[in-house]
Amino acid sequence: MSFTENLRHENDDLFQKIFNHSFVKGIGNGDVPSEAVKHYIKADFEYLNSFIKVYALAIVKSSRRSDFQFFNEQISFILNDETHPHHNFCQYANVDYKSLQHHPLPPTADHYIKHMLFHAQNGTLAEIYSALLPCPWTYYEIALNLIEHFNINEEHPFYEWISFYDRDDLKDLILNLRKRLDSLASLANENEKINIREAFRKSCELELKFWDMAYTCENWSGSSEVSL
Ligand SMILES: Cc1ncc(CO)c(N)n1
Repeated sequence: MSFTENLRHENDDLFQKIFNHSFVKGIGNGDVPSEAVKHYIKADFEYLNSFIKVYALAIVKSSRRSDFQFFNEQISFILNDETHPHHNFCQYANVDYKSLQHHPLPPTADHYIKHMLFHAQNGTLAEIYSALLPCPWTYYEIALNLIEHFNINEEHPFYEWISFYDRDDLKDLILNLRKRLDSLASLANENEKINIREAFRKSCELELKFWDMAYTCENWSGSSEVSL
């Protein structure tokens, strides 16, 4: 089993919990409370902004043009393409996308971006790959899972969202990230391997909690005026 196959295997409990989460199943059923959808987009818009910064920090830790190219493409993907699933959610919740941008992050999303930025700033390139890999990997598998268990056709309210994440270039991205991580992990010492596995597991855990945060409209207990 490759290093990343093993990561997927040892975190299968969290992947299954994600597939069974009420928000995710609600996407399959075409029925999620609008407030939860809005809460999700507010947090995810800012989450993806931080994801861009993680890629930027990965560029700082890289030295090959091919790596610069790779991260640059991923940044463009977030900026230009990953707005589509948000637009689908906005249409469903009947809300203007702009009104959901630049909101302070709820605690779980705040935790998640700080976890990724921590590894991006303090960790090796392998640690960065493993902290960010659950993001595309869980979404790709969510889409596969929904297609397998629900009747998804063009009339489905989340058809655009599901087909966006069920795409070959996302599968290629995951394979590419895995190949890079497998090769770096083969050179890592035991200590670094522990950090890599921990970064991956925490990101899976925070992916699960992110759905929960949106579903329960999680917020800070105190003032909501905390700025970004
Ligand atoms: C929290 C989160 N994880 C993964 C993705 C997929 O890119 C996303 N948009 N948001």
